[in-house]
Amino acid sequence: ARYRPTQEWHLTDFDIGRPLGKGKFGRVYMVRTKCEPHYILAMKTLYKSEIVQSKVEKQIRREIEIQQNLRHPHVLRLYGYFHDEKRIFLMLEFAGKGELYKQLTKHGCFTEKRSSRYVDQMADALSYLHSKHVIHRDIKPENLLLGINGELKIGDFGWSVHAPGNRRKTLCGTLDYLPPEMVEGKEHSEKVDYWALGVLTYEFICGAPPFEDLSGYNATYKRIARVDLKIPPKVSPEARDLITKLLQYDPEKRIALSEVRKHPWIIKYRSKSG
Ligand SMILES: COc1ccc(C(=O)Nc2ccccc2)cc1NC(=O)CCSCc1cnc2[nH]ccc2c1
Repeated sequence: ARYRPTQEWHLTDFDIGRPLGKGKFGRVYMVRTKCEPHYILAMKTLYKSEIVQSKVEKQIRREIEIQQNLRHPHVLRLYGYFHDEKRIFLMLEFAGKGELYKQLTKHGCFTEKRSSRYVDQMADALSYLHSKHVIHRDIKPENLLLGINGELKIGDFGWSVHAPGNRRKTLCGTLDYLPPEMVEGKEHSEKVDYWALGVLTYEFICGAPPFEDLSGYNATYKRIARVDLKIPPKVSPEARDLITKLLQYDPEKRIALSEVRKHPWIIKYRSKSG
């Protein structure tokens, strides 16, 4: 049976805490329910005026529909939403250890053990999303959060679509994570997330994405289209093997997520507590 919120929420139900960040469409605050039990949430405020202007109201309705049915330990929850005359409020799970990219920036890069555990959790989350015919399409450190026990949570869904999609993604953001078939504007499938997982694995270990070319957009474009992959010697043979199997030009040749989770580099570091 569909989960039906037992009550309609309003802004007056919450104490507003510290700001958590500014998204493309609005602000996010840490909030707490006024009544017992005190739930801590992240409240994202979207301005209707901006949503209408950027013609994303259909997208956000579809997103909310999709996301209210998603439940997975490594996928940030959307508990519900409500609106007033000017704004839409998304009630999101609060990730206690914040944004993963801030940790990556602080440490420069992660150990192979930490990287391996994140990749395992990502593969688990992506398998779940794909089983619901959701392609994320925007896997990158900036969209990942960390729960209170350091567990990874895919945090943002600004661009997820129902498979198969080939709606042109406005290439406003970085190219670094896009696979050849997307930079070439071809039809793409959930295999785009396999490629992005390969880019993410490389970036966790090396501290920068594999096809980054600071001389600009076109240089990165060329390196992706040619799969111009140079893996530094510091990367272990097992990690190198997995990265190479994910960063395959032909989407059909990319290693399946179920195989990723059985790969020696993942098994080697899986926490004893399962
Ligand atoms: C399920 O998640 C989401 C679902 C939908 C949308 C969204 O905006 N959709 C959209 C908007 C407009 C047009 C079309 C679509 C965003 C998110 N998620 C986030 O925005 C993550 C960061 S906010 C949460 C959060 C939690 N925990 C933290 N801990 C520290 C910071 C922090 C920040």
